[in-house]
Amino acid sequence: MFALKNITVKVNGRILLNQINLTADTNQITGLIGKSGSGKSTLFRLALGLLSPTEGYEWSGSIDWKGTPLSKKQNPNLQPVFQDPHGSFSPFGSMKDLLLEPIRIKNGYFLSDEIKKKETLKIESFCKRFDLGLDLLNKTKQELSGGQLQRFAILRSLLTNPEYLLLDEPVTALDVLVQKKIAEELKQINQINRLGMFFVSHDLGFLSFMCDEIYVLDGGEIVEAGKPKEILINPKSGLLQSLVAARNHSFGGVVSSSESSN
Ligand SMILES: Nc1ncnc2c1ncn2[C@@H]1O[C@H](COP(=O)(O)OP(=O)(O)OP(=O)(O)O)[C@@H](O)[C@H]1O
Repeated sequence: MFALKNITVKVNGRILLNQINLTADTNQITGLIGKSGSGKSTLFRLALGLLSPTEGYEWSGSIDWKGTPLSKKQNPNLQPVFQDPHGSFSPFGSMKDLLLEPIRIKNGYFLSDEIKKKETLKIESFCKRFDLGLDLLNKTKQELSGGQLQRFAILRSLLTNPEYLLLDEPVTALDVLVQKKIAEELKQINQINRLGMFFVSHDLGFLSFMCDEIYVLDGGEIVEAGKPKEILINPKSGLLQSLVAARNHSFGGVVSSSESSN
């Protein structure tokens, strides 16, 4: 289990997150939905150990990973994909070099021809799955669109064989058709490799397509949680009721496997 227990976050005395309790199965897909300013990114950064006291943040509670409390500074088991793909890549070097960088670091800054060949094949196979032309691998980040970069950010997170993925609004920058393709590929990766994922998003359609379980965050508090099918049919919180009423998204009309099977 990936669990947040009694998490309260304050910045300069103001409460941003209040008594958050959340439990995610490490093999499943869990979502956190909330409107802008509800505290989603704060919770995402907290889970990654990125809320620094030097920036005025103080927090209490604990984050457990498979029964063990995680350090407040670094959570190496959790592989992040950030909302801003431009900030995720260096402006120097080709995409292929940038994608190989974490593998290079993992191998003590040396890549044998054999490893390089193996990793390149892996990169190329993910490129095909994510609708990224192989010619893009030779381009720099400045030559790519936001949507292409976002897909490369997701691809890079998968290359390091992570134990768990944390993704903040991963498909927001993508057009509707690409969104659907990436969502389906990630779902397949979850089902085949049992790779657990935690999605933060404001898109109810995307989360109900992807997730086994959804938590609803409103004003820094969890106001509701459950399987998509259950909470969408009978939303209890005012926020989810209004989100369901306003449901207007790229997955409209599509019944997801989680919605249909949970
Ligand atoms: N360092 C800070 N100082 C003051 N307020 C902060 C700080 N960090 C976050 N906040 C406030 O906390 C609240 C939650 O912010 P957060 O970025 O987590 O929301 P969000 O749900 O991710 O929003 P969005 O969907 O727009 O990205 C906001 O009101 C924000 O202004």
